[in-house]
Amino acid sequence: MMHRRLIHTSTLRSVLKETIPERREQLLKLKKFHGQVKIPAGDITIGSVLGGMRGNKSIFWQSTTLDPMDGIKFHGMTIKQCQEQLPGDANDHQFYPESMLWLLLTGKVPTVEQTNELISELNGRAENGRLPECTEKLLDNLPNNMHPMTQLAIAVASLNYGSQFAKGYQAGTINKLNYWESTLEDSLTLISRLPALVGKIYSKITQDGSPLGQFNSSKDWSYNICSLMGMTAGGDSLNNNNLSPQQSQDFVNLMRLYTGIHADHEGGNVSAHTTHLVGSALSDPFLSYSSGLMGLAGPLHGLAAQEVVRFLVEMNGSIKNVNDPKQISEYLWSLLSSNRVIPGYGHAVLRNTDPRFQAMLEFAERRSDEFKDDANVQLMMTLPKVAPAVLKEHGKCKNPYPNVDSASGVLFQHYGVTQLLFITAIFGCSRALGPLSQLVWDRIYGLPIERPKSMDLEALQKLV
Ligand SMILES: CC(=O)SCCNC(=O)CCNC(=O)[C@H](O)C(C)(C)COP(=O)(O)OP(=O)(O)OC[C@H]1O[C@@H](n2cnc3c(N)ncnc32)[C@H](O)[C@@H]1OP(=O)(O)O
Ligand SMILES: O=C([O-])CC(=O)C(=O)O
Repeated sequence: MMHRRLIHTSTLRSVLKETIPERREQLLKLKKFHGQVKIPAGDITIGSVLGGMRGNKSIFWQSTTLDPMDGIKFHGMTIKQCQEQLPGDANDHQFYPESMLWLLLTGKVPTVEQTNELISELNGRAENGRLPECTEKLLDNLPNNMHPMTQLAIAVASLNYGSQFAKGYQAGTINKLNYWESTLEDSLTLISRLPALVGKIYSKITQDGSPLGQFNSSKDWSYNICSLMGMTAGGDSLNNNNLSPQQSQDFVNLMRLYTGIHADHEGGNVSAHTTHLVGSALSDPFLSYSSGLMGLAGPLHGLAAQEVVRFLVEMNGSIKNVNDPKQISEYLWSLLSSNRVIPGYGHAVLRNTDPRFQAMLEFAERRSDEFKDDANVQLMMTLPKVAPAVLKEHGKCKNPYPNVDSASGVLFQHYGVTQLLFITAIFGCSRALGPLSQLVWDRIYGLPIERPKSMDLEALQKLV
């Protein structure tokens, strides 16, 4: 296995190494010769300083860009193009998140062989789903009912005990030119351990910590997330929800879809920006991403995924007909008039329906028989026909359309993920792929510590 790992590592590295010199030179030239060039529409106003820096173009991020109307592009590729071109489960046109990781890291579409190599590389690092002893013990000692995101962030931070980057930095055996190599090592290790981490956390909240499934090193990352959550049919897990073989395959493909498309959303979102910011102090990838997870755990960001399910379940309990727009509209108005947000709607950048929501919706539409009797899924599908008009009339939010969190939770719940608080932990697996890829590039480029200037009220007052 060790021999195979070395070969796999060099393949990913050789592709990266081919790209690095040209990219480094491009960045250095920009910095040296064009550092004074102003960025159009990047003016900083009092409004933006007081308004969450909305619209300020001030973060360098390579792998994804977000267009307000068209949504996310991964190295220029739309979700549909990724579904067409990235290797994955051919039966369901569903790419593996490992192919997405390759794309994010290298900027290139991997071949099937390269994707399989990365799958093996991650499986080798996962050590059959065994966690380092200190992390295992730490998780055992946390209360089972502590929020899964808190447990995940703590566990990820604890993995820094084995950080190659931190060790190399302490020992003085690495330098600015090769920081990226141990950052890559740590990032791949972190990603490889996520199925075991979330499997363990899920077992704690559902079964007092007793294992729900086993790691299968011949399978992909998403499959292992599902089986370690006890949710595959076919021998690798307890399959406590009695999923049929077809449902099990669909659930694994839902996991691949979800973890593939939530991987990155350019640099300004809270989880990505936090990872990037903390990493800029040369904190290792475990500490950096642990901080990102803590940001993801906020209800205006990733935690909205859990809030949406709660909201749909509550709405279902108080309206009589999930297909009646009038009843839905009245319910939404009651929520808005008590000054609550409609979770899963609105966005800081998007001004249109989130194409990630669309992709999740299409997953459900392709399986209409499976979902036809699920009132929560039906409500999720009806809501986009009602909520935008209500939000427009309400007149506050800039984007009245559904975002990615609108659909995911109820689909997971349908297959038996009934522990709503856990849903954001699955988001936490996915989001590792983008910000950690960027962290590798941050080190390749030798980006400096982030340190913007702050202003107090008096200083702002003087400007007017
Ligand atoms: C993976 C993700 O992070 S996707 C986002 C997940 N979050 C959610 O779904 C939570 C619900 N949505 C929201 O709270 C917001 O739309 C956010 C946080 C996503 C974006 O926030 P902003 O960029 O500040 O939105 P925007 O500029 O449109 O806000 C203007 C006003 O509309 C309100 N608003 C925005 N979205 C909504 C909503 N879904 N329901 C009700 N009111 C809303 C804001 O609270 C704000 O009110 P205020 O002026 O009283 O403070
Ligand atoms: O882009 C944002 O601000 C929030 C979001 O949708 C994400 O991070 O996936």
